[in-house]
Amino acid sequence: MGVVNTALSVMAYDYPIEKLSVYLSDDGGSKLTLFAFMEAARFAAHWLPYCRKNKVVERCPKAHFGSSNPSRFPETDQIKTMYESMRVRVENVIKRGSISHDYITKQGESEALSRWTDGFTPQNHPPVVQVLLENGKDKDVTGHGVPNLVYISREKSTDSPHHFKAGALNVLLRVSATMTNAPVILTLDSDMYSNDPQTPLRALCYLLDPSMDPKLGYVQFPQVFHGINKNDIYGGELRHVFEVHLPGMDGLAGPTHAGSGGFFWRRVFYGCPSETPEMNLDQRVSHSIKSREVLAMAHHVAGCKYENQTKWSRKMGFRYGTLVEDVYTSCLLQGEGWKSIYCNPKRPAFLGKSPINLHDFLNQTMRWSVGLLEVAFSRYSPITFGVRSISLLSGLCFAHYTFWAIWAIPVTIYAFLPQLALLNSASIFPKVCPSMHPLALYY
Ligand SMILES: O=c1ccn([C@@H]2O[C@H](COP(=O)(O)OP(=O)(O)O[C@H]3O[C@H](CO)[C@@H](O)[C@H](O)[C@H]3O)[C@@H](O)[C@H]2O)c(=O)[nH]1
Ligand SMILES: [Mn+2]
Repeated sequence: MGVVNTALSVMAYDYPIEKLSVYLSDDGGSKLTLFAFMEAARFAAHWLPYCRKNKVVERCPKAHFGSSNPSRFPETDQIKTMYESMRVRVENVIKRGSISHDYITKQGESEALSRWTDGFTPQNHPPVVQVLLENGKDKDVTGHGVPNLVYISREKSTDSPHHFKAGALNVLLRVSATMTNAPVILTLDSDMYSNDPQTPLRALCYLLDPSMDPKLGYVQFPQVFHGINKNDIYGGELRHVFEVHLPGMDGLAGPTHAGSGGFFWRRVFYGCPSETPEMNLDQRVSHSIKSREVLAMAHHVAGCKYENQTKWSRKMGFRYGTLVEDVYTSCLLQGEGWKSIYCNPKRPAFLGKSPINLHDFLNQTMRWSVGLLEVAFSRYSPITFGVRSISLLSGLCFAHYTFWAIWAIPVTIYAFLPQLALLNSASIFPKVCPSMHPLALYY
């Protein structure tokens, strides 16, 4: 249900509905996720007008109904009942692992779910692109339009590398280009949701400001986490990153992308600022996104062999070769001349989850450490390539991240050595004599 809430929170943005499209990438390739999104599409027809009419601030249904100080409007109980029955249906299906026939109400739905044949596994399956809501055709319960909602499960094959999240993001970039090709893209993780319906307008204030540097490529919002342990013993809030490092980088060429909460000009993924023409803001794809040719093209670009012998990942899209595609890609984008801006409004734009138990924390730390070291020792290491292509200071900022894992060595020594020295009555620091005052101050 988490990702359903993520999608609903951004579908309900205060933004012209005909310009808004939500693309969901399901790397697990599960028909249960598609089913959850069929339910979400039905619920959106009630949820979007409810939010619009009542100017709801919390547009993530779970946060809205679960708030300790919930706002109440005449329809609140009715919408809450609908949300709860959707939740129960989705959770029942997940518990059972199969979708009972009573839950399928539309003809197209069983057809879409029939794509999960016997040989369909998360590691080996054809691409699935399913349009769940189409702007201009589907309407909410008040007759008002709805944003496009598209489910994508890219093709997977055991003999083609999938490149983790970067691979998924590149498929999203291409499928959205064939269907709607909007000039601005927001990346959002499935464990985050929008906490402020005005966020796109905030980002556009920067992206469309004519006084801004034309090389401005993206606006990054911080990740703010909710539901963290009271004392945050694992440091999951990452305050040093979002309150110190990123504002600091903002004074240079701009912050790194944080994987989620970044509004990008689509053109940054097609080359350096001088190579890519300004986006035509009125650019629209004229065909229906459900038309046979558009769907055929969307399936084609979601194929796992599509990128072979193309510039994808080398010159285009998110870059492969590391588990931390966000730091790597943004370092290379800045190397191409793109700039970024940090936007940290008082009301967090996005709220997300961070590990709250040792197992998840170690898992994430391991993944980040390996990913960052992959960048640190790559051909495009910020310490060699970054300092030359961006600037000395920006390169060092990226290097600070990429060598992050190595900090574990001095920190561990510092955690144990003084105590061991005390227990053994050994002295580890030199005795201070008057001539060593500056050194003593340093210690
Ligand atoms: O093979 C993969 C792996 C992950 N994801 C998605 O990537 C997102 C982030 O994954 P998560 O498990 O939440 O990882 P975190 O460690 O919490 O992610 C942080 O670190 C990642 C690597 O730097 C960034 O991409 C994320 O945005 C950032 O929140 C989720 O939406 C996943 O669905 C994929 O689509 N395919
Ligand atoms: Mn996460």
